[in-house]
Amino acid sequence: MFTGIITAIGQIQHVEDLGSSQAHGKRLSIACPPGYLDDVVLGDSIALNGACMTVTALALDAQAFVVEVSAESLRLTAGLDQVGEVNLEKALRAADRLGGHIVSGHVDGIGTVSALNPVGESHELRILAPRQLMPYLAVKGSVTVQGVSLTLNSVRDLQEGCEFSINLIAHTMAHTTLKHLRPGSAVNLEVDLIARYVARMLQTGSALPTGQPR
Ligand SMILES: Cc1cc2nc3c(=O)[nH]c(=O)nc-3n(C[C@H](O)[C@H](O)[C@H](O)CO)c2cc1C
Ligand SMILES: Nc1c(NC[C@H](O)[C@H](O)[C@H](O)CO)[nH]c(=O)[nH]c1=O
Repeated sequence: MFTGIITAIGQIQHVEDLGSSQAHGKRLSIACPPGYLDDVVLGDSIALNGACMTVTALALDAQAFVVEVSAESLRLTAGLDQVGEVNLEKALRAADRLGGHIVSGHVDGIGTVSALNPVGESHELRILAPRQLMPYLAVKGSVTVQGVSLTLNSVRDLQEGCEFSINLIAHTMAHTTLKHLRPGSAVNLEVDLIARYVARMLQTGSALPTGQPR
């Protein structure tokens, strides 16, 4: 589990095919700031732009780690097949502060940036999400964009999807890769876990566990 508070920016330095066909995934090597990997061991979970990955190797100088991204994960995510900066978050410890919201590290869909404009000392980020995520996006609810926990300020249901806006403060711009977004950029989205369960209960018409008297 994660919380969507990005603690470092890494750099995907090498992308290597795991096999010769599209059915195979990729091996990525990610360079990290000094000290970031000091408490990381093989098998740990680290989210890359919101997608949870398993550490399969650590560099001898403890400045880089390796993950293997399956073809399925590549199909369901954006940007994990190319070199460049990535938002990093290590999995939560039980005693950690839950500064953002509860995040699983499973990317639910890929959105497209429609605008990123300065507004006062902040920026307004607008994203078009796929239609299937519409029920889970609500004003003042939570969403992760590239692994960053954010609050929705507006939501518009459109024919082509669900467009939502976010107010990005200067701190978030400075400490995440969101500053690199442009209209047309593809972004990993994870919807709120609570919204997912509420939608499921409404869909099945049941809010009570099986066997409980109504
Ligand atoms: C704890 C955990 C570890 C994961 N490790 C990997 C991994 O090493 N490689 C991978 O391709 N997908 C992995 N996934 C799945 C990946 O995050 C998922 O396919 C994308 O987020 C798309 O939903 C993992 C997911 C979780 C929850
Ligand atoms: N909820 C919003 C945040 N939250 C803080 C970021 O998640 C955090 O700054 C980032 O993960 C780096 O550690 N930031 C915003 O700009 N807008 C929000 O609505």
